[in-house]
Amino acid sequence: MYVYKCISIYSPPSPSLSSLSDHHNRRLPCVPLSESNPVVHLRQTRKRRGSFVVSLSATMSACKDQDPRIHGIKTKIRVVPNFPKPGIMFQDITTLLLDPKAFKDTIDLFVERYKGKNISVVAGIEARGFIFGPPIALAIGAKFVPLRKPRKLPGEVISEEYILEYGRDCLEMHVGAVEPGDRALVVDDLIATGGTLCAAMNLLERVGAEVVECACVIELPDLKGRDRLNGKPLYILVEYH
Ligand SMILES: O=P(O)(O)OC[C@H]1O[C@H](OP(=O)(O)OP(=O)(O)O)[C@H](O)[C@@H]1O
Ligand SMILES: Nc1ncnc2[nH]cnc12
Repeated sequence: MYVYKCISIYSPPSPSLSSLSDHHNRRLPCVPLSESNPVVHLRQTRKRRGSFVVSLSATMSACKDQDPRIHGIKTKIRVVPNFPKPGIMFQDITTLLLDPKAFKDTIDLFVERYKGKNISVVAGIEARGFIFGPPIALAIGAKFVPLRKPRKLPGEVISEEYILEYGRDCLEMHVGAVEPGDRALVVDDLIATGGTLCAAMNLLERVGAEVVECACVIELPDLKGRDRLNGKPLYILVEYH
């Protein structure tokens, strides 16, 4: 498994302390920006809603056998502080999509892992799982099934609620799209607390599919989302601490 380690730091106006939160406003550990942490280089690129968009170029503590494509992927993911709410460090994959090589490398890495594994369905989670899931499904010869937010699918659905830090959300899947015995891969852009992937796996297992693995481009390991996957394997390309 290729795991890419990186330290992501947002330096607020005071450069002495750095703060990091996830999308749902959960605070991640602070990392001091100092001489003793020389691997992090911050570059202020432009102002946005009273905060700074910071281009993060962190030296990677990469595994020796890491695939060289991972580095290119990592550098194309933009981190946007304070989006969509103050304190959130948003991992923006739209900048990865602007680079055809990095986008293709991302898809290729997943395809190389799942080709020949007899996966019959790729389940993509709204919204960003719809970007990565379909090309993987086409390349490995599997059907693609969208798992959508409530009231978006026109046919009969089954639903699975899940808990976010502030409130609840829900995923739905068309009845009949996945059948007993299907071997499923769940695809999303990012795992934070793991609630979304957990709900997706529940939907698939309720209709008798076997979830083979979950695959995400990015993991926020400090939020321990893996612990909510009931031991199901998770494959990721890039970690943000
Ligand atoms: O591991 P979790 O804590 O459940 O969070 C991960 C989810 O959060 C993001 O989606 P979001 O909820 O922002 O929905 P969106 O893609 O429709 O904007 C992301 O794309 C994952 O689906
Ligand atoms: N920090 C983050 N960036 C993008 N999507 C997210 N989903 C949950 N946390 C997120």
